[in-house]
Amino acid sequence: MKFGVLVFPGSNCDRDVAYVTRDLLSQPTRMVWHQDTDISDIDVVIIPGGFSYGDYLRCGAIARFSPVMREVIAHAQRGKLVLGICNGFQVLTEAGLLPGILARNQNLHFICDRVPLKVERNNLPWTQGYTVGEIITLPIAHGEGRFYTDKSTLAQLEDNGQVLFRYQGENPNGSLNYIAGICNIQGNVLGMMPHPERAADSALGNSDGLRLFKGILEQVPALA
Ligand SMILES: NC(=O)CC[C@H](N)C(=O)O
Repeated sequence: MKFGVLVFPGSNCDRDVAYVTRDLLSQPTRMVWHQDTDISDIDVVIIPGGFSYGDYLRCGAIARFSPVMREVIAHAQRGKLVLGICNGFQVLTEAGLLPGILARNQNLHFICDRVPLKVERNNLPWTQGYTVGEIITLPIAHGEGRFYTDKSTLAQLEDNGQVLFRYQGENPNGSLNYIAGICNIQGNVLGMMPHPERAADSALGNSDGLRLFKGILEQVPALA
């Protein structure tokens, strides 16, 4: 399975993601510069974390105009997999591939921590390596991670089972309903604030994130 890791000016988790897909999982992986307009060779697009365009305007607000994003939208519309991690999640909401916004953290501070998360659903490629209700631990590192949306969209997200990860115990950033990660209604696009790629190598003491990437490689369950 070939992974494409997008690189914007200011991305800083691109190599960490490639380390997981290429070095830990032995999958072909291409770094995709944001001006690239042909991603037809890619199976799974990953939009990594970082500070694309220095977070000017709003996190992800400028990156979503990069030429590659037209191709990412088409890729998603064909039902192919797209994962946005942290800044990548912000880019996906700005691009309209996922609903809602990521607003400034409630305490107005940049938060860098390791947090418990509850896995809400496991019948999608992203979470099939976990059990439903399992509590995992992943790192977070963001200034704008407070998931927010209008009431009816929030109700739809909950009713459709689009919330895949929820903060457990404390709500680190004030996200509505403790939301840490959501997918689109079809399930092929996932955005999450926590960083699975930073918890993928047992040398770092936690490999809860590796199971997410391994899940992608498994036989993909039928998407809605
Ligand atoms: N780690 C990240 O991707 C950070 C995302 C973004 N720059 C923020 O601070 O919210």
